[in-house]
Amino acid sequence: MTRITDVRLRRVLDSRGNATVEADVLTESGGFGRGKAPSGASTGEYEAIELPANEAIANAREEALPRLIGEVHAGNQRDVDAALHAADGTDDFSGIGANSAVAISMAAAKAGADVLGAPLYQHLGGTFRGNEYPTPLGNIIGGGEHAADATNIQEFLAAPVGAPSVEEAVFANAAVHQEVHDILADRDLPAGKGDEGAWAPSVSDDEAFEIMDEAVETVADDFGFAISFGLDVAGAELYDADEDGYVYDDGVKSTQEQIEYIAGKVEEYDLVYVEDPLDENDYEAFADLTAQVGDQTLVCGDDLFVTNVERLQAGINADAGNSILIKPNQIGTLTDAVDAIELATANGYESVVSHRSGETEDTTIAHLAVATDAPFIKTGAVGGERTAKLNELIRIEDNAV
Ligand SMILES: O=C(O)[C@@H](CO)OP(=O)(O)O
Ligand SMILES: [Mg+2]
Repeated sequence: MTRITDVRLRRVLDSRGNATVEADVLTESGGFGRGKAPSGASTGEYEAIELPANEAIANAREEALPRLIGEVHAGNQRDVDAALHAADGTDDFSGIGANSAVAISMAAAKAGADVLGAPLYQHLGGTFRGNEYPTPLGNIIGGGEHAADATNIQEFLAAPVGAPSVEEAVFANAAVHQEVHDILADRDLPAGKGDEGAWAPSVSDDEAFEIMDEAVETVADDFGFAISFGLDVAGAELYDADEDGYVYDDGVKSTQEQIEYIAGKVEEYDLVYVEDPLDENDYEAFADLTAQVGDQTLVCGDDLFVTNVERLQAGINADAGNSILIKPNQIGTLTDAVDAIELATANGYESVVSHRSGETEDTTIAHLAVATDAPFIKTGAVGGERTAKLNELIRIEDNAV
């Protein structure tokens, strides 16, 4: 029933206005699924390779389609993704492009769910999964590679940890976003938005910490539940090997100083989440910081692990971090992403399913987070391509998908 009968690929726009890959998968019994690849700006050195959309489409048409059409069942995700790997023939998807691979992988999953008549999260997670909902981490203030002339730290993320439902959590994050707008206006600080819809004011990181702290407290009082916050430092973007340190507007921090700086902020602001606090090659520094603050906060590897089981295993062996960011396009297929989540879970690491800074209206990651019982999802706070996922989570919780 789910045998693939056609795969159609096209170029569509992403949220930055760049071309990305959209895939349609059709099956024998009329099943249909559509997936779109997101795209990163602060990409990790070890990520799977995204090709220019045209090239990725041409290569996938030539290499992948003959291995999929008539050959593989969309309902069997591992077969679909194995065919994509075989068609690619490299270990980083530089053959057909991780953008073609992930779009097809997600489209096939949706086609499989369509034939079954089941919601995608249930198809991916099985009938016994999907009763836990992730807490959304909402990007409120940001800079780094996502906005010019703003904070050095890439993302200040609201974390409504006390919310009684996904719906309340999503609205709380939007309220924090609005509250920060009001605080900025009171301080006469004009601010545009960065790539993910976070405010990108020209303030120091210290001022951003203060503003976040004030905003989450105000909204927590209004909503009546706890709201904390966290960071994506995107440490690899700050680290400069020539300087042998982390380059901030106000000076360079050595690795040891960076560890102390982040540990200090975890204490001062009770941060519940710190992503990529250190460089993507420095397992040892991750391990040092995790030993210091790992019992009070999630120390999450994004560019460090790149959703890759080998890099995660190296982290587990070194006690580096206690959490992994999961981005399907970083590794190329849903199978690889789920393998990373399962390895993480088996070793006591928490999974945080994530969007990219360049996004589309695709909602697969909302389903993946619910399917795998991920405790957190990072998918912005406002903006159409972000609310696509947040609203889908509300629908999943409401049994309306
Ligand atoms: O660093 C990150 O975690 C992501 C998403 O927020 O950014 P990008 O997609 O640019 O890598
Ligand atoms: Mg990151």
